[in-house]
Amino acid sequence: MWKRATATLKSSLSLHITNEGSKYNAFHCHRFISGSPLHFQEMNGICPKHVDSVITFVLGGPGSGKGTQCARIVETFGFKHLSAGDLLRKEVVSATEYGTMILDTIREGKIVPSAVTVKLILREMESSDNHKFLIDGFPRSEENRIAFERITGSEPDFVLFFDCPEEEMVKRVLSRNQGRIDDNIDTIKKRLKVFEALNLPVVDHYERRGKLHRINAVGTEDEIFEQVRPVFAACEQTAA
Ligand SMILES: Nc1ncnc2c1ncn2[C@@H]1O[C@H](COP(=O)(O)OP(=O)(O)OP(=O)(O)O)[C@@H](O)[C@H]1O
Ligand SMILES: O=c1ccn([C@@H]2O[C@H](COP(=O)(O)O)[C@@H](O)[C@H]2O)c(=O)[nH]1
Ligand SMILES: [Mg+2]
Repeated sequence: MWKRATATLKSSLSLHITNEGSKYNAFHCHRFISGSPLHFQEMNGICPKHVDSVITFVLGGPGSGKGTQCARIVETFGFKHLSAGDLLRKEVVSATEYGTMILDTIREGKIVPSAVTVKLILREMESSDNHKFLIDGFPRSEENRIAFERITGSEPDFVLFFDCPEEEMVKRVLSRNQGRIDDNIDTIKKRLKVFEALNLPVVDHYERRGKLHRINAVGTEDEIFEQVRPVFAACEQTAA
């Protein structure tokens, strides 16, 4: 039985939305996602059924292997995998009101406003009966992290960081072949810069909080999973 650290800081919401240098701002976001209203007043906490859920953030640069390892964790430990990038791409494909803004942001390798991404993540969590979540590729910045923690009133139980050299990440992304609009050398360079400037401070934050598990992301998928497995096995035991 898994048990999540109790939610901590419930707070009333006054979200400051920025888009890390993009032309999109709060005005563009304070509207609707997938046809339902996005009222910040409603985003005032994690839904009651998930207060005791396990939340794991999965971080790492583009192509470091987050999605690949998440699939293994799902298979072995029964987590629900929520890839923030996949949720955003779904909005693009569904051509929702945010679709164009998200597409432009992804194409530029920038970061979608926190309010949008957090809302999509929470919606998926709410519609799931699972109580163990892998949130892959989020938070992308300190601003994302603070927004998530403020809105949900909780912190992740632990954080995986796939540590991978740039050359290896570039090689993997360029041979991924999934038709992603951002898998080209120009966008990869931008994503790597954003990763270093905005994502690494999040990694540092969780390291200071004692929540970070650094995984050497070089090696075969099996070798990497053998580093990941004990992290989840230990948590499963602790909670038993
Ligand atoms: N250990 C590995 N060795 C070699 N290739 C790998 C390894 N792990 C994953 N890959 C391949 O690298 C590519 C990127 O992997 P994956 O999609 O899991 O990365 P990611 O971290 O989710 O990337 P992004 O942040 O861009 O979504 C995929 O084609 C995947 O098959
Ligand atoms: O929290 C997030 C996650 C992703 N993005 C944007 O999507 C792309 C692709 O994300 P992947 O995790 O690599 O699938 C990313 O470069 C960002 O532009 C985001 O804005 N916020
Ligand atoms: Mg991925």
